[in-house]
Amino acid sequence: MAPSIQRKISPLSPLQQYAKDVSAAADILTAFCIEQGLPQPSFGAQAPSVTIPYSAPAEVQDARQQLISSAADLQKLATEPAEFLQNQAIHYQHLSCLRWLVEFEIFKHTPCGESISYEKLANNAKVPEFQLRSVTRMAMTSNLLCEPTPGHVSHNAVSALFVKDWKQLEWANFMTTVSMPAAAGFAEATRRWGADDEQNHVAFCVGMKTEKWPFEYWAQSKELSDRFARYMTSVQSSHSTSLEHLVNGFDWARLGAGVVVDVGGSTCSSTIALANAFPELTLVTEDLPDTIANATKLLSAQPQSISRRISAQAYNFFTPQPIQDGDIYLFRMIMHDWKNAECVAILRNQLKSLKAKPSARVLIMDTVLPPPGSISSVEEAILRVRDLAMIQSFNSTERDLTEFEELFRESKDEDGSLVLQNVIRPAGSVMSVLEVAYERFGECSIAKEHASEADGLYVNGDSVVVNASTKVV
Ligand SMILES: C[S@@+](CC[C@H](N)C(=O)[O-])C[C@H]1O[C@@H](n2cnc3c(N)ncnc32)[C@H](O)[C@@H]1O
Repeated sequence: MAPSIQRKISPLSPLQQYAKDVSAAADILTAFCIEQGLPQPSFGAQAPSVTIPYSAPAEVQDARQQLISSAADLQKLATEPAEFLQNQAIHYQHLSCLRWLVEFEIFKHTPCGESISYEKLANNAKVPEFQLRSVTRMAMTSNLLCEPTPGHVSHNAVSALFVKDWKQLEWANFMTTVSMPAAAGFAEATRRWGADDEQNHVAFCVGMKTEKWPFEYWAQSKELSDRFARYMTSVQSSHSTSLEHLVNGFDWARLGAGVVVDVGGSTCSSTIALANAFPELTLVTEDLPDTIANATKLLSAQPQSISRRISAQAYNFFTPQPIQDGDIYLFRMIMHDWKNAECVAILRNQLKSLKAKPSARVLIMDTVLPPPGSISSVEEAILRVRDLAMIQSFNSTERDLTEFEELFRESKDEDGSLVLQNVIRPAGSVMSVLEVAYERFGECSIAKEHASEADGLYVNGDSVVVNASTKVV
């Protein structure tokens, strides 16, 4: 066979296929930006913090995800196995540079809209100039800060965010002073304690050099509990954990003038977001007393139209739920903090309320881990970061759907148990919303009725919806 014909019928090489996918996705994004009059994505200092809006049509969002994932795979494929470790060194140095830049407030000392010499910046920040130069130039290779003229530093779009948005800086600070040391202490924690049940036998304690387990650690003083609350607020500023996914991830309108109880709701961010979106709802935030004291203060700063519909009350979820007329008992980012036995105890404490009002539901919003390799490696890695963070802080893990269902089956009493009815992962969210009902033994499962209507995975708008008989998210 002539080589030219052979080439025509040969499948593309993996390198070519990934490159083709990248190119096709880049075409879609470029055309979208032209059509909408948006700037093209660029490394320019004036680039917006979000170029392709999260509200863009699903095919545009998909193209962006496809581009990120194919470009990452392409890079991995082109990198030789022998170069693997060399690249790992880049990762830890990028993070240590971020730590250094935050520690010495380099972002704040760098003026916005103009450049500054290394000498002046070093003087202002009171750091050795040669260290500043090395750290900054390394950070620039991760797209943080830039050097528009030799010897002068300036903000780029990424570093400018750390000045414009306190939440980004707070998150960077927490990541590099708490999450990073905890991750670094993981091997030592496993060597010392294995899967020991003690709450303070976790990597967090090794990394933070403390004998107090995380919640005890953050509750030690007002300063620390404020810091943790600020961190939670910062994390929620990321689109992937945005409260917008809570608002869009469930049919709240069907509750009408219903009552939503946000259990472990911290300082009312979720109830405030829901109160804004659904003016008929009445909401209660429950949490431990110190957090509720903070929540009450923050609530009083809300407009009356919101604050009058939200109450904050102290409740320990290891005791029976005191509210009996709730329509929804929401647990957002709670279950992943706890091992199965504790989750079962928390859920059992809600059963009396669910039995008192059979239409009431438990709503769990947490990461649902995908089967390995079933989604792009970049998306999967983002979910697995959350899984590891849970092990390192609480010796708990994120769960896959089978593990959640196991939890619900175990959360039973003498009359019935919890049954998963629906799972929705709103587009762009790292968490799914699981709707769970109490079902008396022998009763026909509503979940099974749903299963016959839509057998398996289907798409609801931009979100992946899975009925209870399906194991894919
Ligand atoms: C990871 S935060 C999640 C906060 C909130 N649900 C959200 O989505 O941002 C966990 C929350 O659980 C609360 N918590 C921990 N132990 C608790 C307990 N025994 N009873 C009630 N709340 C508790 C913490 O104070 C904290 O606000």
